[in-house]
Amino acid sequence: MFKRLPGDEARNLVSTTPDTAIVFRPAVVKTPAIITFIIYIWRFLSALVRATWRHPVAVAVPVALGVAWYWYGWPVAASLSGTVAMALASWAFLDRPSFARLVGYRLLAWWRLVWIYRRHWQPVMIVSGLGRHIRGRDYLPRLGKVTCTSWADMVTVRMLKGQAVKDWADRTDHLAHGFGAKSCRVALSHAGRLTLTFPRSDPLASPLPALPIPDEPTVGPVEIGKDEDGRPWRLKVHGTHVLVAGATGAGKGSIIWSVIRSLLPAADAGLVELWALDPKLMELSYGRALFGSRYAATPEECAGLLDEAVCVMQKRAARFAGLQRSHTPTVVDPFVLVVVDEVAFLTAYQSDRQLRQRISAALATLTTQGRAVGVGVMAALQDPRKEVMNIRNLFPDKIALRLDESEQVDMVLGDGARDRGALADRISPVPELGAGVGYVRLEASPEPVRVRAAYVSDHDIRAMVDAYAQRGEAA
Ligand SMILES: Nc1ncnc2c1ncn2[C@@H]1O[C@H](COP(=O)(O)OP(=O)(O)OP(=O)(O)O)[C@@H](O)[C@H]1O
Repeated sequence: MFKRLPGDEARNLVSTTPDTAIVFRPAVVKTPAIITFIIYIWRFLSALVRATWRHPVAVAVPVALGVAWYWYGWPVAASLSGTVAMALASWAFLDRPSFARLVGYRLLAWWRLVWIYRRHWQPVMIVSGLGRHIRGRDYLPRLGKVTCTSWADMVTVRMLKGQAVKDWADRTDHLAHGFGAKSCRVALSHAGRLTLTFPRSDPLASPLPALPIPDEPTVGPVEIGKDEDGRPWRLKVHGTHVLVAGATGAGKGSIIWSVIRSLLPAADAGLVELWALDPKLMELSYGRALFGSRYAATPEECAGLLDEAVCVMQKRAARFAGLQRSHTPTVVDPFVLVVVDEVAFLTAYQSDRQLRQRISAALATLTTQGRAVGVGVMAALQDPRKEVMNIRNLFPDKIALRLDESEQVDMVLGDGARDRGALADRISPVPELGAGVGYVRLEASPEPVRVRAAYVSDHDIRAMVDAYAQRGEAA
C-alpha cells in the first residue's frame, strides 16, 4: 500500500484533467496580435540601435557595401570590399599588434560570443545547475560581453539574483568543459557580476631564460618573470615577506635566484644586504660568494644568523621609533633580505627542540615586525601544512608553485584561492612545461595571478658570482 500524503485529496479535487470531479480551468487572456507585433518591432529596433551604438564600424561596413551595391551595382561593391580586405591584410602584415588589438581580437571576440558562448550558454547553464528550468521557463544568468586577449577569453556574466560567487567557483570544471576550454577562472568584477576567464592557449608553456641584471640599482618590485598576460612579473620584496611553496622540482630555486639576480646592483651599491640560510646545502651554496659572511648552512649557524637579523631589526626599530614609520633603503640602513631555502628543515624537521624553538621565534619576530624597518624574509618550502610551517600566515605575499594535492593550494594562498582558479596542483610536473610556473596571491589583491619565473641556470649563477662577488671583495 502506498502511504497517502497530505493534500492528495485536494489534488484530485482541483484538477485540469477532464476525468475528475471538479475541473479547474485557468483563465486564458488572449493578447491581441497587434500588441505582439508592436513588441517584436520594438525589440528589433532596440537591438538595431544597441548594435549600432556598440559596434559602429561592424555595422557601418556592411551598410556601406549594401548602399554601394544598390546605387552603383555589384562590381563597385565587390571592388570596394576587395580594397577594404587588402587594406586590412596590409595593416595586419605591417603592424600586427595594433591590428590584433583594434580589429583581430574584436572580431575573434564577436565570433566566439556567437559561436561558442551564446550557442552553448543555455545547455551549459542548465546542466551545470547555474540556470534553472522551472515550469517550462528558463532562468539563466545573463551572458555579457566577450573580450579576447592573446591567450584567453574574458566573459562577463550577470549572476541570477540570489547566486553567490562560490556557486560559480564550484562549477569551474563544468564551465571549462562546456565551453571547450582547459580551465576556467572566476573573478568578481562588480556586485552581481563576474568575469570568467577561459584560456585558449598557455603563454607560459615554454621556459624563460634568466632576465638581464638591471642596469640601475633597484629595490622596488623586481622583475623576475612573466605573467599570463605577457607582462613582466614584478615581485615586491622590500616592505613585505614572501613565502614560496612548491613540491620538489617545482622551481623554487628559479624564484629565489631571479630575485637575488635583480637585487645584485642594489647590493653592489650598498642598498641591499642578502643573507642566505641554506640548510639543504644545495641551492644557495652555489652562489655562496655572493653572500659573504651572511651565509649559514648548519642549524646552529642558521639560528645565529636569524638572531643577528632580529638584532639588526630591533636596533633599527629603536632608532626609528617616533621618527619614521617606513623604511627607505640607504647605505647606512640597507634593506636586509633574509633568504631561507627549505625553511621546514629549520622549523619542523629539526630534531633539537631548543634550536627549533629559537629559529621559529626568530622567524616569527622578523615576519611580524621586520618589514617596516627594512628587514624582509623570503622563505621556500615544500610542504605547506601547518604542522610543518605554523607561521605561514605571517607572510603577506605568497606564491604557490606546483603542489601535490589540491588542499595545499588554499593552505598556501589562503581560503578560496583554488576556487578562484589557482590550480597549482594541476601544473605540469614536466620541468619544461611547469617548472617555475605558479600562482601569486598578494596581500593587496585576493585574485591569484598565474606567472612563470625566469630560469637562472648554474651558468648564470657562476657569471653572477664572477661579476659581483669580485666587486664586493674589491670594494
Ligand atoms: N623557471 C624555470 N623554468 C624552466 N625550468 C625550470 C625552472 N626552474 C627550474 N627548472 C627546471 O626544474 C628543475 C628543478 O628545479 P629546482 O631544483 O629549482 O626545483 P626546486 O623547487 O628548488 O626543487 P627542490 O625542492 O627539490 O630543490 C631544474 O633542474 C630545472 O631543470
